Amino acid sequence: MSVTKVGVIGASGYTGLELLKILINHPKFQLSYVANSEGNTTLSQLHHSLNKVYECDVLKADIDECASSCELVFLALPHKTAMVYVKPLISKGLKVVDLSADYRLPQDIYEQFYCPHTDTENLSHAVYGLPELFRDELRSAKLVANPGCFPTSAILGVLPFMSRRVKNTPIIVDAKTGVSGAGKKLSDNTHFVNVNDNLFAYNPLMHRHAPEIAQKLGVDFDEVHFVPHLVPLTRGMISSIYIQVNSDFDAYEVLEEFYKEAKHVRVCKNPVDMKSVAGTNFCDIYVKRKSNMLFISSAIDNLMRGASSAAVVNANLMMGFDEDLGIPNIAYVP
Ligand SMILES: NC(=O)C1=CN([C@@H]2O[C@H](COP(=O)(O)OP(=O)(O)OC[C@H]3O[C@@H](n4cnc5c(N)ncnc54)[C@H](OP(=O)(O)O)[C@@H]3O)[C@@H](O)[C@H]2O)C=CC1
Ligand SMILES: CC(=O)N[C@@H](CCC(=O)OP(=O)(O)O)C(=O)O
Repeated sequence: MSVTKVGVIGASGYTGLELLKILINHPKFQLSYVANSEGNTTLSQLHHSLNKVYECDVLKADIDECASSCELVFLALPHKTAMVYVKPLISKGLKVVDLSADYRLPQDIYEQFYCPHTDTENLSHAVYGLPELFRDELRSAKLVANPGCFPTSAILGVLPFMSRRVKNTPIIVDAKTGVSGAGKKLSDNTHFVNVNDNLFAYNPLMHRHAPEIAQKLGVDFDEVHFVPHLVPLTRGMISSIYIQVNSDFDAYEVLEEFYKEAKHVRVCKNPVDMKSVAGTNFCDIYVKRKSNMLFISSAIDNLMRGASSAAVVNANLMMGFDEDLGIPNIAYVP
């Protein structure tokens, strides 16, 4: 059986580790290049959890070595760093799935919320990696901009109801995330003592994921009111979404009809929870209507559907494989 050689740059990070775990077991992707910023180590030294599971060298990231070792590469790198790698990798003919925010937004919006963009050429053809919106485009993409975790949970929740929403009314997204969403670097907010037994909002209404949600839903930034909260959990994310709708309809039926073919969205009859999606690519969605107010609850694993398993689904589509191939679907329950 022919295999596709793939690489992971950013293998020492949280999403990098999740990518490795999926790729080690993937039937058609062969892990052929594994790198971080310093290299000079092995996988088992880097991630003790992979000891006696899979071993390989971890190299200092290098464009030429990466290009000669694989056909497709996953970049699990910080914003701004990712585009420094994308530019030469694409010019050497590699396919790239970028987990950062560098290719998710038009240049003007990106520069308003992040930093100056240094690779506008590739920005123009990058495809936003949400199959529920762009499945056909993803099949022929050379560069995929993997969505942010909060936008994934919010967009999948709201999308089925966009045609029934009262125009120009607020889309309120009240979201909770586990701490792994912040990556492995230390910060005051993610310090154990600040997170443990605690709960707080951060960047209310001005978080960089608000424009991503607005742009992909095709609404104005001012219509999206997004407030993320940090909760004392390692992984998981729930978005509680409130929108006003105008016509009389059965919200559950709308959701079921919209996602009847979706492999990685589950429509739920009871309010969703984080644990039931932990370690999987599922997005679980619940909806409840009271008069013209709709409450939508959408749960994902931030490291999986919000990052790494979504990235492998996108790579499957780019390579013409079944999008479900090698994707974990049994949650870490209990
Ligand atoms: N965590 C999450 O839930 C989600 C994260 N993302 C995005 O995915 C990307 C990765 O996130 P995450 O895994 O959490 O981040 P981490 O901070 O956990 O890991 C970052 C990785 O990038 C590597 N790295 C940093 N700079 C360089 C460089 N110049 N050259 C090579 N490697 C470098 C680090 O290597 P080293 O160890 O050597 O420093 C490390 O492996 C980010 O853009 C993030 O925003 C997207 C959705 C969800
Ligand atoms: C807890 C926490 O800090 N979460 C991150 C979001 C997760 C993420 O990394 O998303 P991007 O891919 O867009 O960077 C944040 O709020 O910025």
